[in-house]
Amino acid sequence: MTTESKISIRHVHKAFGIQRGSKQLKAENQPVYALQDINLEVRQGEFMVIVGPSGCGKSTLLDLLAGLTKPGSGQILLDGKAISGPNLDRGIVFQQYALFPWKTAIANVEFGLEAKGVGRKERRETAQRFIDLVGLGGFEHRYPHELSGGMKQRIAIARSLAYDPEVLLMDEPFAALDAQTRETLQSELLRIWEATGKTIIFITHGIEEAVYLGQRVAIMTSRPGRIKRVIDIPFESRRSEEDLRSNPDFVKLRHEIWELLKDEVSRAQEQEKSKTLDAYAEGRSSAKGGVRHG
Ligand SMILES: Nc1ncnc2c1ncn2[C@@H]1O[C@H](COP(=O)(O)OP(=O)(O)OP(=O)(O)O)[C@@H](O)[C@H]1O
Repeated sequence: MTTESKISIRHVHKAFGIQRGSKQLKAENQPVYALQDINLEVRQGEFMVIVGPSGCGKSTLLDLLAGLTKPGSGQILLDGKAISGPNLDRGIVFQQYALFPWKTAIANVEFGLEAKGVGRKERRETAQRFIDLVGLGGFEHRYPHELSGGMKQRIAIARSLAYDPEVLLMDEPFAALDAQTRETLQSELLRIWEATGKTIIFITHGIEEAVYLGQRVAIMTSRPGRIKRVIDIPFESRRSEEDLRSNPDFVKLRHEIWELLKDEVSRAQEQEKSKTLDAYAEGRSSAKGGVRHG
């Protein structure tokens, strides 16, 4: 099993030192145990979704996979080799589009290719191919401010795919989009995944999004985040004409995941309450702990 794994997460723990901005509460000056003994094997070409309540460590896990931070203990292997830092073998798509506002769509997509040392002509051709793949042919010379949120996220996906990463890491990429755009991009992402065969690790709060996209869904506990259960989503094709979301099996799986998550969400909300003073002090929203049910 392990030899087939594209990514192996083995006994990963991660704690943070003193939490930022926490002056008032003594308890807040303790280390934050974000992840505890995370174990997960992701197969080559698999679409793996990770779902969990706010603050359970999903982004922390993604940062570790990206090589932006290191585990306190444990190992993360890509093709059997320990991840030692960020690398173009992993593409990342964040919730915020992170496009360069002064570059056109195509120049944004070309950016990673430049870093890889690809020549100008090939860069342009490859960028155009990926802009076409994400359905934005004709918009390549627009600037980010001339594009909708959904279009910007398509460009961000094209940019990540253009330098041909082994793995695509996606941290709530559609969370900032309206419901209709989100659904469109979900089915577009499945089409792109089928066309490219990439291994995808996708983080979300949304149970419906998780069931719709994932071949497997890993459910995390509240902090310290652990993998509570990994559920198989056995739909052959998610892009059939039939509305998968109203399929009784879909509804059943959504319910099953909610049953596993609801206690974790309550616990996360309790944890959030104890952080409320800090949240106000920093002017952040306190509406956390939630999982999008629909
Ligand atoms: N650099 C840091 N220093 C201190 N604590 C941190 C740091 N980064 C994250 N944390 C804490 O670690 C825990 C996990 O955070 P993380 O952002 O990974 O959760 P999450 O599941 O992605 O949350 P959300 O769904 O709200 O984005 C939280 O309690 C958070 O406050």
